[in-house]
Amino acid sequence: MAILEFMDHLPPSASWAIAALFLVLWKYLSFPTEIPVIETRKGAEVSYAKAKQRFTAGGASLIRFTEAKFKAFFIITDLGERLILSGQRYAHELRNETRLDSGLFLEKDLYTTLPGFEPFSNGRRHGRITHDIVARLTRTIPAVVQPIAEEASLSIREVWTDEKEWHAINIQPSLARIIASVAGRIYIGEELSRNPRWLDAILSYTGKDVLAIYVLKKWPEWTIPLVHWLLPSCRNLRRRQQELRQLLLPVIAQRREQRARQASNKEKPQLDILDFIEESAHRGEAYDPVISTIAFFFATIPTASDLLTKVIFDIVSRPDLVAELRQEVIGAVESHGWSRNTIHSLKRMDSAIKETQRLQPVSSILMRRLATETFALKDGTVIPKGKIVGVTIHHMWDAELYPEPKKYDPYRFLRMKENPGQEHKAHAVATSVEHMGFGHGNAACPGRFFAVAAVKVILSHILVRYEIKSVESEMPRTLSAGISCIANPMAQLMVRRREEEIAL
Ligand code: HEM
Repeated sequence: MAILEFMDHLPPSASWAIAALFLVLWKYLSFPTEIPVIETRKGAEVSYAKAKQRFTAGGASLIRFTEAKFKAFFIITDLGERLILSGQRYAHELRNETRLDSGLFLEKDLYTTLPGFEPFSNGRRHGRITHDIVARLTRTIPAVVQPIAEEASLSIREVWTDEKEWHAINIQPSLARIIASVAGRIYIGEELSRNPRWLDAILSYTGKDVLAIYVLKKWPEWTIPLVHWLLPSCRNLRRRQQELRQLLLPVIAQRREQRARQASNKEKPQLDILDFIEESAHRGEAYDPVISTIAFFFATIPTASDLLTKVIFDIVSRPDLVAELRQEVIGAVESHGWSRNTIHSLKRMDSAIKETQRLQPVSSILMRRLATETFALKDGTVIPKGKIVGVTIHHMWDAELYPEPKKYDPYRFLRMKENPGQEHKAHAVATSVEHMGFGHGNAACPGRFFAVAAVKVILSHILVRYEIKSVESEMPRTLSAGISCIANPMAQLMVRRREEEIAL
């Protein structure tokens, strides 16, 4: 206030000079000079509104182009400011950096402290608890392959039908529905996971309702604590969460009674996510079982349906590949039924999944974290406290790492498994600097083991039970927005039921 009064008494030219000095100082203080700042505003644009729109349309190429010049740079993306670091140079160094926090990144980026938005934290608001729970989920995989297969079989039949004539389906939403059922069976039990009201609500919440985040992004940060109460998309999100709460709470209450009974009868039931959340939380941290449960669906449905859609689009126009993958499934199921060994035996499929993820990861910036303190990297690059850091994945398309990098080569990773020293990196669930499809380091996706197992079982059913082909007037298979690249929910494929060689 005093400064403004003081400036009132200065001649206009002096006021302008002081204002300009403040601007320069602000820029200097908020971005350390070592790291270049890429200006995305054009001409006389004062705000970043138009620059953000341009970033949504062409941000991924801009980042790639800029990375060729600078290994670290600040840029305003459609989702806000980011400190972009070149993956090839920094991913290894940053992988276990404790001064970079993925939970705080989600809190800032996905508004996970606002009511309605909490589950977008991937469960990270409970810190390591999430990792403990997902680790327990991973340990149950051998026991749940059979239930995954049963649920996949049921839900695929429901969604893709037994129709023997060719018919068009919207592939991504149909797979999201199948994954919601499969994950639901394993996470919360079949009673609720087959309830159509639950399915509709969880698919909306993790699908179209999420767009509330992008609506909020258009508002200046300081207005968000108020506008989120008023915007229809945010109100809808809160309502949907309430609906999910009403459906989940009775199941949680029933579950508590059931487990108490089973404990007194010394029974050992197959535990699920509801049990794991309950047990982890009893170790001390305050928690909301509904938000934690929904968080697991949010982490699973959009991501796994996106990956599976991209895989199917990649294989559909290659009949030989489809036939080979189908044969692999038949051989594996004949030998092992539905078991952990079946999942391990699907080596060609494993390679094809990894190749799709190499070419079409969910985002071209991963390892997104918020710096909790200012610190310097080995080469002296200073990461300032409070900034959001993201690491590029463009080296996954680099000829030095992958010959003919743009080519979809489904058996690339199968061959890599034969190279001594490389085999551990070649599995779909492996993370490395060279393949960051599931992120890399201490905050890499802990759910990848379950996700890959579920994707393999669902794809196996699809291959053996259906023929698939492209539609005539094809839509773009993916949609790009800024740094994200997702399967187009409007894109279609033709499917028809075939006579399966083996009962699944
Ligand atoms: C195909 C399916 C999936 C894909 C493609 C995927 C992808 C990812 C990626 C790329 C990250 C790291 C983000 C970054 O580095 O910026 C991540 C983090 C995470 N994922 Fe997944 N995910 C999948 C399935 C799952 C499932 C099934 C679960 C849980 C059951 C899960 C739980 C998580 C959690 C909790 C994190 C945050 C880890 C942390 O911040 O410490 N994900 N996921």
